[in-house]
Amino acid sequence: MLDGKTFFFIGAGNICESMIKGLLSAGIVRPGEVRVANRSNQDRLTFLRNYYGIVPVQDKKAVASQSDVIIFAMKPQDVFTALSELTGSIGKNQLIISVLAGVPTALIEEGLSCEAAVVRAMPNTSCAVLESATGISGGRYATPDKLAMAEEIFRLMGEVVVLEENLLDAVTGLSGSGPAYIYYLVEAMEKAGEAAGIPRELARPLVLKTLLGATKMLLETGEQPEVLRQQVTSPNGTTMAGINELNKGNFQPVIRKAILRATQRSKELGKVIVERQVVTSN
Ligand SMILES: NC(=O)C1=CN([C@@H]2O[C@H](COP(=O)(O)OP(=O)(O)OC[C@H]3O[C@@H](n4cnc5c(N)ncnc54)[C@H](O)[C@@H]3O)[C@@H](O)[C@H]2O)C=CC1
Ligand SMILES: O=C(O)[C@@H]1CCC=N1
Repeated sequence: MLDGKTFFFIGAGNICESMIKGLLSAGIVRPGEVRVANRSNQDRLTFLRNYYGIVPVQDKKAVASQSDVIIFAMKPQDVFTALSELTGSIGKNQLIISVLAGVPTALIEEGLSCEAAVVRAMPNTSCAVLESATGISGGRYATPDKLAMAEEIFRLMGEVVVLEENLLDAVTGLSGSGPAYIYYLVEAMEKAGEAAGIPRELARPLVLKTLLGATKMLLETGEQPEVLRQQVTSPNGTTMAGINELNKGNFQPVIRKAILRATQRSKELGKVIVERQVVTSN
């Protein structure tokens, strides 16, 4: 389905690079089949060309009209400029993937005004190591084959779930932003290890292996996290003492608040963008 397909990234930032790494390491595309445009930072394009062999793009319209998969990877607030730059250059036979937080497919469909097959996706930067958690949802004109193509692209870069678009803000808050929560936890555990006397260079492998081991236990045993947690928690032992401190700090309510707030932020981003579209179209 993807053999020989050409990819055009509009936006050359963090998620773009993560996806380029993933696409290339999964063998989905060859470097010469990956085109990338940026707003103005040409040094960034030069770096991506020199490091990955991708093709930097200046003429977005021309390249968009010739690309099979066009990936919107700019910030949500920059979507209007990108849409205006592409007017008239995209047709129904192309797949448009938008990874923009909060931005509804309907807005992109209206901006392209060609019944474009738009799939909204929320991956994360773990695309780079083919371990992304991605949610996707097809827009009004996304035919089953186009949705299947988007699903295959993200399945080759990790786990993908197809769901209703109204859940993508929650996916953004949960797994789109999710890696950052984990990195934040690792930072805290390493610092705590240091406070307990473990040098940082030794704390790092201990923390990462603990994380990886717990993930593999969840994946390979199929047990509920509560069950696995109880297996670690000896009565009146060290783990219970630690969990009690986490409970004093409202650990689970705070995690819930963080994910629901990030979800709300995604909704806010989308609302602002849609309101701008209404204003500019009147
Ligand atoms: N960073 C992440 O982990 C994830 C980000 N996203 C979404 O991806 C989008 C980009 O996020 P990041 O990569 O983190 O941002 P970033 O700021 O690193 O990259 C955005 C890039 O888009 C470029 N750009 C802006 N307007 C443009 C235009 N009209 N034409 C071409 N390029 C243009 C900017 O110059 C910049 O290089 C956002 O909408 C974000 O919500 C989605 C999933 C994960
Ligand atoms: O922080 C953000 O807005 C983007 C969307 C999901 C991850 N990063």
